[in-house]
Amino acid sequence: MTGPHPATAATRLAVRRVLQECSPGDLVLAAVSGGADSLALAAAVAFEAPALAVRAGAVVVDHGLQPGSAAVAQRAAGACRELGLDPVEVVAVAVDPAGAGPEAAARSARYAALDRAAGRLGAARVLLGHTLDDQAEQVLLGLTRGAGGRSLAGMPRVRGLYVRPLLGVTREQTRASCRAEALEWWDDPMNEDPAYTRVRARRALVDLERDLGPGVAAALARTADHLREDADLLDRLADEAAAALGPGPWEAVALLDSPRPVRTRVWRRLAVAAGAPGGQLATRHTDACDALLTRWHGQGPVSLPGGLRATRSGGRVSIAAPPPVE
Ligand SMILES: Nc1ncnc2c1ncn2[C@@H]1O[C@H](COP(=O)(O)OP(=O)(O)OP(=O)(O)O)[C@@H](O)[C@H]1O
Repeated sequence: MTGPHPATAATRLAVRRVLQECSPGDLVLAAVSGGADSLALAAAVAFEAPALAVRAGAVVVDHGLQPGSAAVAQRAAGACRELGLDPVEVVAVAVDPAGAGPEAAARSARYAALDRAAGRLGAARVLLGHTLDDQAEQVLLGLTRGAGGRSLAGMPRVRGLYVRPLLGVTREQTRASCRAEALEWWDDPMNEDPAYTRVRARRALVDLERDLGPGVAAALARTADHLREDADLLDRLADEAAAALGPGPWEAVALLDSPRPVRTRVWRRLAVAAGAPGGQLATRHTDACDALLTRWHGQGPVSLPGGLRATRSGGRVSIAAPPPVE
């Protein structure tokens, strides 16, 4: 008897490692879009869960962004049911494209829907199908933003309920696994639309692999693993330093006690605690705040997102909204 296709074996092994961390009777949900990655994930979950007495289901989110999206969602759900997953739910969401853009709006609607489904069904884990290639693209985008170590640390394997078992499995492998298991996946046309930064990063990575040699994607994904440990340590030190500072204003010398990689993170924490939206705080903001300590020459306040200002007065710095104009 022959064993499974090597790509299927790799996918199943990656999933087994996650399921082994669950207790018998736990419910694990695969988040399935119908694409090759999440379908291969669903198949591996369906295969591995029974031996570990873990219950396995799936949630398909219908973003309603394209004509026919409901049919795509139903087809993905049908495939999950055929694999033996139970429960399988399709959840329709309303995506508000105003503001952060359609990609970000779809993502936040999706995670909100997955959160609700997990709560309603009492799931212990929600598994996402991000692959090594997704991780490499994330790192490449982080590099092009020049936003520092945390942005190069990529996606974490575990965050709260969410687990990404396939970060060590390539997109080529998930496709090979689907083909070997005769699973028909759906290719999202948005994944080919160069209007999206993510799609352009994917193409750039193909060029890099061709020009610099194979293994670039794997190296970028490895970079994320290394840097995540470093970033986690610095974040922990910054949490401690910010907690020790207490409420502002703060003595400049107290902030200068921390080395710069910790200090810029402390600035971020102080700004967020004062009400700055974290997603809008960029390196240039924290750098400008830090200059109030390291290159102090009487400069004016630093404008921060959320209508805040970081100010130095004498030996002390503070972050607050400017006083209303009379
Ligand atoms: N419509 C959907 N329904 C359920 N799960 C989905 C859906 N779309 C994506 N997912 C989950 O998210 C994973 C990543 O999908 P994709 O790469 O398309 O999203 P992304 O927007 O890049 O990811 P992220 O949400 O982390 O930013 C999929 O493998 C799947 O597990």
